[in-house]
Amino acid sequence: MCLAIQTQDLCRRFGDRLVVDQVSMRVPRHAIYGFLGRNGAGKTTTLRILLGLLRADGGRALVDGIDVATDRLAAARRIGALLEAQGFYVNLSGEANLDLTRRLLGCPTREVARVLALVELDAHARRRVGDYSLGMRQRLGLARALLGAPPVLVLDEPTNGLDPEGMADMRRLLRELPGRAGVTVLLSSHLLGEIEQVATHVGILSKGRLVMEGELGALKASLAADIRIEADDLARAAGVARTHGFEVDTTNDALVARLAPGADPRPHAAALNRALCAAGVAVHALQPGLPSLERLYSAVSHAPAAMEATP
Ligand SMILES: Nc1ncnc2c1ncn2[C@@H]1O[C@H](COP(=O)(O)OP(=O)(O)OP(=O)(O)O)[C@@H](O)[C@H]1O
Repeated sequence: MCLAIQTQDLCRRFGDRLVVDQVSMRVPRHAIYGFLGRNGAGKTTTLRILLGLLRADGGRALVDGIDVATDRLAAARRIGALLEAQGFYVNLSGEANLDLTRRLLGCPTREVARVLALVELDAHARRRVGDYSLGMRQRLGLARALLGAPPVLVLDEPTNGLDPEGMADMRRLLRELPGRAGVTVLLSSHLLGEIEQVATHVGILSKGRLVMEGELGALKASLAADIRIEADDLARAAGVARTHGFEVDTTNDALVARLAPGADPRPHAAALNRALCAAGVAVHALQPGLPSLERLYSAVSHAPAAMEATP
């Protein structure tokens, strides 16, 4: 199967620092792939290599099956990007701004209307970009990335700085893009909650290395749920939980009962609650914790980032 994006042992140095270290990523077609990592983990560098803006020092990067190093222009035609700097002419309309890029790309005139409709800006096409909200500008950036119908989109922090409503709009648009525009989306972000709501797949970079990758649902299913208990006497509560076959950890203010991967925490929480109450423990709170992207992320990215590890 031809992947939308594939890298093999991709490496990039800055001076003697290896900031992308043998990264082999696989982004299936029509995925929304959340690309995660701490500041300095190497995400932007990887994206810039994929976009043909930076040369790799080793390995390969393929976009829609095309090698970025050996066929840069053909690869560039298959990938659209929304990066941090938008660079719109604020005195021109959204439509006029898009038309400038359309001409550079040599696309037909109707492309502008197509992408404006995809990001739901058609009603505001003739307004000055200077009068757009930040959310509308981000959507215009997304429209520009969609010009020429590239099969792959790379978006760097697309919800950065947006208000909750703008974030919700962008999330919805992103979720719908693979179905409506037939694209694959590579989404770089620090916001785990945002990624969790839109991504079908994730890849996590730590110190330049890809430390986890896969389908988000399957990765989360591999994690165990737990139950967090607050009670008047944690030592006694721990004893009761152990007697009932739970493995427990105690923190300063709570007890955490660990469950086997795949176990539904709800019946276990009910059983534990009954046992604690029967033993006379006063339970103040009992909270089942479901596997989350945040827990996946913290399981693999505790190590300090490359930048911080280098003197
Ligand atoms: N042009 C450059 N010259 C030297 N070092 C660079 C250059 N670009 C990036 N770096 C360094 O490479 C490392 C990885 O940077 P990169 O921007 O790829 O990380 P990132 O994961 O995108 O971080 P952030 O989330 O903060 O954008 C950092 O230590 C950064 O300082």
